[in-house]
Amino acid sequence: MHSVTVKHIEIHYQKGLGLSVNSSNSALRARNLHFSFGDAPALVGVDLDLEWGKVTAIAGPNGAGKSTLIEILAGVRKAARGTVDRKDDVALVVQRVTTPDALPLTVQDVVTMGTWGVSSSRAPINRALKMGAAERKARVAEALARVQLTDHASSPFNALSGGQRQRALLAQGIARRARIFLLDEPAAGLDLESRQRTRAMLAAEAARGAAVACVSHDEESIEAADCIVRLISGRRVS
Ligand SMILES: Nc1ncnc2c1ncn2[C@@H]1O[C@H](COP(=O)(O)OP(=O)(O)OP(=O)(O)O)[C@@H](O)[C@H]1O
Repeated sequence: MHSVTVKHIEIHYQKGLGLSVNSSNSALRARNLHFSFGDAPALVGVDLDLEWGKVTAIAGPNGAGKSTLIEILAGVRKAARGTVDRKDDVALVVQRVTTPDALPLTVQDVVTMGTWGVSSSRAPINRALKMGAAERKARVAEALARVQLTDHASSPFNALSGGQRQRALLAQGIARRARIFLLDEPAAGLDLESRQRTRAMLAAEAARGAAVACVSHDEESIEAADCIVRLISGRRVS
């Protein structure tokens, strides 16, 4: 079978079956991604689709290119070659975030930033978020509740544990109504309970229809995902 992609419509030519037209279900579609740090290749020809309503685990040994891939999918790093087609706003949850001591932000402040709108010229969809104070407050309260941080709303962001910070950033995306969540989970520093909580929350966002990709290091999280992307030395092996 040959397939030709025209924007988001895939036209499949099947022997004996004539022509069938399917609209693509991918929330994000990456093709032939290449990236190098100097002469050292970090990604080599990676293809990947993230589906609405599914959690995709991105797995592989240290240095396999997982973080680099997540950054390129989110648009904060540009691939040397290849394309990324995103159908909605992306919420990126990076490893180990802190806020400057000179700018003490509460958890609520960090989540509220999600309602400020997307102004980056690199953002795929520049969706201005115009809303009144009441809606802003309601969205932040709802997002905090969904990640079980309501009781920490007034705490300094930097006083949270690593897992709680991840969840606060997740809440920032929820407040923004992002529908694609990309999470780069650190290899070390998160306890099992924290990982399980975050995993349950990502699964809940997928159940609401979001597309989720998560760098995962433990086999339990990897096996629990709907789809698995495995990288070795920058190449996708499964
Ligand atoms: N800023 C950088 N400068 C030079 N090389 C880098 C840089 N960041 C990553 N690399 C290299 O690129 C490759 C891919 O790194 P990346 O962080 O994407 O891997 P990873 O799979 O996320 O690893 P880990 O599981 O250890 O977080 C590795 O060989 C790494 O050493």
